[in-house]
Amino acid sequence: MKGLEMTQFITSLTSLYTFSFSFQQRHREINIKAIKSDNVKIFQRNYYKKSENQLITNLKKRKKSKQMAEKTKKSGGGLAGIVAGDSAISTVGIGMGLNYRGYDIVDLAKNSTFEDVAYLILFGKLPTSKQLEEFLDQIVKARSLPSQLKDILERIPVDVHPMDMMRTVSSFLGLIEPETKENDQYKVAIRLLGIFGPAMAYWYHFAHSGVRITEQTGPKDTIACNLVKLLHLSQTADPIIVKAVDVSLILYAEHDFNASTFAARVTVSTLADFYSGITTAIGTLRGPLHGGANEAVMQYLQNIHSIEEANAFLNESFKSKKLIMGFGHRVYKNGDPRSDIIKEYSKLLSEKQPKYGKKLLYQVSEHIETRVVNEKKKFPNLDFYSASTYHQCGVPTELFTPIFVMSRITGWAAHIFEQRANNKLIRPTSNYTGPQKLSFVPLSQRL
Ligand SMILES: CC(=O)SCCNC(=O)CCNC(=O)[C@H](O)C(C)(C)COP(=O)(O)OP(=O)(O)OC[C@H]1O[C@@H](n2cnc3c(N)ncnc32)[C@H](O)[C@@H]1OP(=O)(O)O
Ligand SMILES: O=C([O-])CC(=O)C(=O)O
Repeated sequence: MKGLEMTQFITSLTSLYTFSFSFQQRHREINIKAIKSDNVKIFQRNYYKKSENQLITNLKKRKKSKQMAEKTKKSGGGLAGIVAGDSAISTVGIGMGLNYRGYDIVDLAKNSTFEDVAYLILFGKLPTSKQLEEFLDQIVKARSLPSQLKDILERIPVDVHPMDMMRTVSSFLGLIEPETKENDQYKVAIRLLGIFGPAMAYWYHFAHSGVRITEQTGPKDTIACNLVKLLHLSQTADPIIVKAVDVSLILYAEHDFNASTFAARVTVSTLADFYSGITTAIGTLRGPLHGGANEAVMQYLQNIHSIEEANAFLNESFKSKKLIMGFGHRVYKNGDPRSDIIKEYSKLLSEKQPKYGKKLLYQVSEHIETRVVNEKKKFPNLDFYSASTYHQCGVPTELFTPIFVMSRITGWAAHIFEQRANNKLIRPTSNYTGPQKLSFVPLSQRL
């Protein structure tokens, strides 16, 4: 190639390269733009999709709460049938029966003790024998009544309802032994588990006869045994009575989102302290539609002295559509699985307990059960046969519901732990049914 041709060749090569470079550059820019605009599109698409999803979710939520409001309305209110949250503590499950942490209540009542079950409910698994022994030691220590609490108990009059005294015990202990980092929720739970029985017995005996009891009985006495000895002011306790009380404590220990437990969860969901949760729960348990029913059952049973009187009571109740305490249940519409278990003990005591056993009381109870089931299709709940069981254990009627507290402290505590472990403020919404758009009336113009 000649010099000129060479120069032309290099020039055209250069321009080709420049063209190709600028083409590639341009192409890259176009690509970047395309990618950018694609991203924008993707972003926009995702954004709209997200807001669309959000909208759908919100609409679904709104539809669900509307359905729930309608369901609540249809079911007659009271949040009947409404699932209010998750819990791994017990099932009052339709079709699954009642179980605590996966163990059937029938097996627990047959093979366990209340301390065993309390440990299971509080800590999620059955204890080893060493753990159970240590747990009982802690409970025995927790029985000791501080002098300030004794002072308070001595000032509570004899004619108050013992549930108000129990509520005060929880509240007052919260003053003198508050929940702190050191005195944590587990320690407080065990303290209350240990102290409720002795505090109740201390108040009861002092208020009725001025006797100051010693809260400790034996160093290995279970809660049931300690309670029976304290109530009867005796060094010994009938094993049948102790067993009946022990089984009743197992049956009363836990029952998912019942009113008192739910109340405790609501209270601690505001980050309130443990004692506030328990004090709330005791107040909620007190009413006769819930825990107070065991006492209410005994109040009518004690006025019935024959099958004829039982019939007269039932005829009158059916006629006037009166609630028959100890029957019906929010969840169990075909029978409470705990009722058959406690009924066995009521029967056993009526046959075998020489001092407190009453054959007629059991017969009358069974007669009432048969008629209410056959004629009203309402089944006995745990409170119905607990009444005749406690009565035949020599427990004063007004202490029936406080004994429920001694047991349910385990369920309440476990629910407080569970609520706190994954807390969210419990605050539902109401369906507003009041007046709207009223014009304000100044005070001077109001009629
Ligand atoms: C450990 C515990 O807390 S267990 C419960 C202890 N409570 C009692 O024993 C109190 C007596 N029982 C009752 O009041 C109720 O059965 C409750 C509160 C336990 C459950 O209430 P709900 O679920 O609202 O009852 P449910 O919807 O099944 O009632 C349907 C109907 O049966 C009636 N009914 C329910 N229980 C009874 C009863 N024990 N005696 C007479 N009628 C009853 C209701 O009044 C209602 O009648 P209505 O339709 O004419 O208004
Ligand atoms: O679950 C309920 O509503 C009441 C009850 O039986 C319990 O608390 O033991």
